[in-house]
Parts: sequence; structure tokens; C-alpha cells
Amino acid sequence: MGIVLEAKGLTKEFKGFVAVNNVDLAVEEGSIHALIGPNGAGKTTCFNLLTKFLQPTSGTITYRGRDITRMKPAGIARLGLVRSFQISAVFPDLSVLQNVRVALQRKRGESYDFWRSEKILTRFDDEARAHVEEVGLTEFIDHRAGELSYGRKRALEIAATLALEPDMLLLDEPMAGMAQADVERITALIRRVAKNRTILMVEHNLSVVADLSDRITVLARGEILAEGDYATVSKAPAVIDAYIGAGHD
Ligand SMILES: Nc1ncnc2c1ncn2[C@@H]1O[C@H](COP(=O)(O)OP(=O)(O)OP(=O)(O)O)[C@@H](O)[C@H]1O
Repeated sequence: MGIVLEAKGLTKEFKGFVAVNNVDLAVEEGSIHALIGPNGAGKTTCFNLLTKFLQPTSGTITYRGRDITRMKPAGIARLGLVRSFQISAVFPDLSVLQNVRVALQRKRGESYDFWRSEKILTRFDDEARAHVEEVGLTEFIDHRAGELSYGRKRALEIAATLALEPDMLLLDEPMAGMAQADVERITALIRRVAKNRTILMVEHNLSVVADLSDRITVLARGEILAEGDYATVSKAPAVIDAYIGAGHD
């Protein structure tokens, strides 16, 4: 094992307001690591810094020992560090299979003209089917993505993300807006895709966090309050105070 993703002294200021303040974070290979904290703690900002959607004011980020601090999201995705697609990236009029195939074509199509070759399109189909199966959507493979339930759309989004062959997946509130049945389905799915990958997620649902995470980092006011497994962080007085003081949804 070892550290896959590491941030040191990560800081982000917005016009003098420090949203993330000197955060050190180390994500262990093969683990499920959660970033939690009350509203306004800086989780989203931190996530956007780690996925390179925002540039830090100061600090460094390394992925597998390589400095990625100044890289772009597409560049780190090629290294295997992939952020899950947003729901809006799922094409509602395409089928489940076609959506995953588009993701595969997008990845491979960068340097070659694959569109003309029937054989290669068929090969994409086989690969796409495997990803659809991995997320448990085989029975919906020919359904329009727009007809899927919210939770199944999220599963499709994860299948499209898997098409990019991530070693590490970054998930932004995977349970947001979900009914309990979907929460259970996506929890099982995350556990399954985590078997041979590393996962970092921002998540509000604390029972999901307790259930899934090997390690939890608690942020409040842009700083790390506590870190450890759920039993450890949930007992830390600073964490209890922060959640009670700031309110939580
Ligand atoms: N682009 C921005 N410009 C100015 N301030 C910002 C910007 N983005 C975030 N902030 C501020 O930084 C702080 C942290 O915000 P962030 O969204 O990272 O918190 P969070 O922990 O994700 O909160 P939530 O749980 O409510 O999503 C907040 O006070 C927010 O108002």
C-alpha cells in the first residue's frame, strides 16, 4: 500500500476569504476516504482543488509521487485520477449502452479516427457492456438514459467514469438527492468499484460515510479538525462542537 494522492499546505483564498487553509491530506492506495464537515467547511473547494477544477493559492498536490498542482483535469484523468461525471453529462436521448460507448470513444478517439471502423465500434460495445454490468445496469442497457431513476442515472454516470479507466475515483456527494433504496444500491456499487481502486468522496450522508469509509477527514472553516476511522472522528469533541455549532443538513 502507500499514499496515492497527497496534498500539502493546500490553501485557497477567494478575495481574501480563506476557504481552505493549509490542509494536509494523504489518501492511501485502495482505501475509501471521505471528506466531511458542516456546511461551508470547504469540502467542495477542497474537492475542486484536488480534481484541478480550481487552482490553489498555495500548496502542492501529488498523485503517485508526481506533482499535479498545475495540471488540468483532462491531464490528471489521463494519469488515472478521474472525477465522476455530473448527471448533466449523461445524454438523456441515448441508451445506457450508447452513453458508455460515447465515453469510451471520447477517451480513445483523441488520437485516432475510430468512427469509420465497424470492428472497433463493436469492440467498444463489448467494453461498454462490461462497464454497464459492473454497475448493475444490464437489464436497462437499451433504455433511454433519460428514463432511468435518479439512482440509476448516477450508476450510469459511474459506468461512464469507469470507461476512463480510473485508478482513483473522486466522487462529489454521490448520495445527494437520493431515496433510501438508491442510497443502498449506490453504496453497494461504490463498494464494488472500490475493490481495485482508490476512492475519495465528499458526502453529507453520515451513515453512508460510516458504512463505507476506511478513513475520514473532517473539515471545518477550511481546516482539518480530525482524521481517522468513523468511531474515532465521531467521538472527537471538536467534531461534535463543529457540527452542533454550524448546523448540518
Ligand atoms: N468562488 C467562491 N468565491 C467566494 N467564496 C467562495 C467561493 N466558493 C466557496 N466560497 C466560500 O468558501 C467557503 C467554503 O465553501 P465550500 O462550498 O467549499 O464548503 P462546503 O463544505 O462544500 O459546504 P456545503 O456542505 O454547504 O456544500 C464558504 O464560506 C463559501 O461561501
